[in-house]
Amino acid sequence: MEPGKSQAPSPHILIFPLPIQGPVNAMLKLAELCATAGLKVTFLNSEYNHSRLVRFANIPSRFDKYPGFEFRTISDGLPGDHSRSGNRFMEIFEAMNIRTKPLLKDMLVEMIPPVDCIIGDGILEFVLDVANELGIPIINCRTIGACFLWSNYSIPDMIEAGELPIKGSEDMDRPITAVPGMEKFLRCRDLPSFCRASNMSDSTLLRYGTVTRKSFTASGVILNTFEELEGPILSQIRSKCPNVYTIGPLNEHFKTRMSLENGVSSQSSNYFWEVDRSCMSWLDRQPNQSVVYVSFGSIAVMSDEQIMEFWHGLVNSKRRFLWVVRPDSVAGKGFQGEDTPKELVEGTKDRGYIVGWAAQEEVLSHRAVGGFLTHSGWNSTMESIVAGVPMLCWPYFADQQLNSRFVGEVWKLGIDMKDVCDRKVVEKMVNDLMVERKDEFVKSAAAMASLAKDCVSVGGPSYCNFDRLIEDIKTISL
Ligand SMILES: O=c1ccn([C@@H]2O[C@H](COP(=O)(O)OP(=O)(O)O[C@H]3OC[C@@H](O)[C@H](O)[C@H]3O)[C@@H](O)[C@H]2O)c(=O)[nH]1
Repeated sequence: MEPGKSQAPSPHILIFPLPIQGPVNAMLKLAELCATAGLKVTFLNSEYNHSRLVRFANIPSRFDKYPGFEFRTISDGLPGDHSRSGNRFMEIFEAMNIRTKPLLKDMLVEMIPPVDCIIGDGILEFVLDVANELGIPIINCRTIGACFLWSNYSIPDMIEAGELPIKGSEDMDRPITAVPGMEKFLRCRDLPSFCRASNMSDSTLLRYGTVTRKSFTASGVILNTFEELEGPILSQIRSKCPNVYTIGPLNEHFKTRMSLENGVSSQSSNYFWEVDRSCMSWLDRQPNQSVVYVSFGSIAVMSDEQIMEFWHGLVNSKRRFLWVVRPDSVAGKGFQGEDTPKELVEGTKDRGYIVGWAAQEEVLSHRAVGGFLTHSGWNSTMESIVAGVPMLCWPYFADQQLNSRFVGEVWKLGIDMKDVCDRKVVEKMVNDLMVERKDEFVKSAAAMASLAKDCVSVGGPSYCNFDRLIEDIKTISL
C-alpha cells in the first residue's frame, strides 16, 4: 500500500439469486467466496426462504466472521402458503416482476453504504432493469449450464427456422439444427420442457429467449460450469457475450478456497429442509459403490403412479438404494400408506433407506454410493460430476431435459431415461448403471471428476476466472 494513499474501501456488492434451493445454494457459496476475497457482501433472500435458512442452515451466524456481511430479505410476491414447487413454480416470475421489482428499487436507493455492484440471477430480468435505471454496474450469474443458456439464446432462431413448435409426441425425435454446437445430437425431446409449448406466443418460452439475450448486456456473466465440460458451447456464448466467468464446479471451488483460507476443507450447506443424517450411518454399513442415491431436487412433484413405478423398479433391481422423498414432493395420497404393497415394504427394509432430505454433497462423496438416479437439475449434475458418480437421468422440467442429453450423449457419464416412467425400464437401467455398464461409466466419470478438480485448483481456469471477477468488481466499483 503506497504511503499516504488511503486504502480504497472494499466494494459493496449485492447478490440476489432466484429464490429457490438450487440457485440459493450456489450463489451463497459464491457470496462466501467474495467475502473471503475481501468484498463487503449483502445477500438478498426472499422472506419465505430466509426463515428456512435460519432454521436449517445456521444462517446468519455462520457468516458473522466476514466483516460487513449481511442478509437482507425481500418479498417474492407470493402468499406464504404458496407451494413454490411443481407446476405452480413458474408463478414466481410474474409475482416477482410485479411486486419484488419496486421493493428492490426502494431498497437499493436507501441502502447505506450504497451498492457498488450487483450480482443478479440472470433469469430475473427486473434486477437488470433496476440496476440500469439506478446506474449500478451489474454482473449476471446463472446457476444453470452453458448448454441450457445457449439453447435459450437460440429460441428465436429455432422459431424462425420453423423448428418450433414441436408437433406432438410423434415429432419428439425430430433433430434440431438451429442451435449452433448441438446439431449432431439435439432432438425436440431434449429441448427445455417449455419448448414443448404448442403455441409460439407462450409467455414462458418467449421470456426465456428474450431474458437470456438481454442478460448478455450486463458487464459479464458468471457460470457455475467449467471449460473442460462445456468448452464448445462456451465459445458459442462468448461470440455473443465476450465476458464470461466460468468458476465451476462451485461446490468444489468453495472447498478448495476454504481449505486454503482455513486449512480445513469445509462444505457450505444451505438447506431449505431439515437434513436427516441417519442415512450416513446406514451408508457406512453398505459395501463400496453398492448404493443408488435417488433424488429429484427441490421443486419436482410426482404423482402416486410415478412414485410407484420408481419404487417397484428400485426394489426389483435388487440394488441397494437411498431415496430422498421431500415432504412436499408427492402430489397424491402420499407415500408409504398402509396399502403399500408388501414386496415394496420388504424390499425397502432389506436394501433401501428413505429420508425427507439428505446432505446430498456428502452422500455423493460417500464410498458406498455407486450411482445417482437424478432429475438432472444443474447443481445435482455438477455435484455428481465432481464426486465421479455416474447418473441415471429422469428429467422433470426446465433445463433438465437438455442436461440429461448432455450427460448421456455428449459426456457419456450415464444414461438418459427421459420421458419414460416404467418399473421394468427403471429396473433394467438401474442394473445397467450399477452392473452391466458400470466399468465404462465409472471410468468416464472418474476422468471428468479429475478435470473438474483441476479446473478449481490453484491456477486452474475456474480459479483464475474467479480472481479476475474480483479484480473486475474492484475496478467497476471505483
Ligand atoms: O436431499 C437433498 C436433495 C437436494 N439437495 C441439494 O439441493 C440442490 C438441488 O438443486 P438442483 O439444481 O439439482 O435442482 P433443483 O430442481 O432444486 O433446482 C432448480 O434450479 C436449478 C436448475 O438447474 C434446476 O433444473 C431447477 O429445478 C442441490 O444443490 C442439492 O445438493 C440437498 O442438499 N439434499
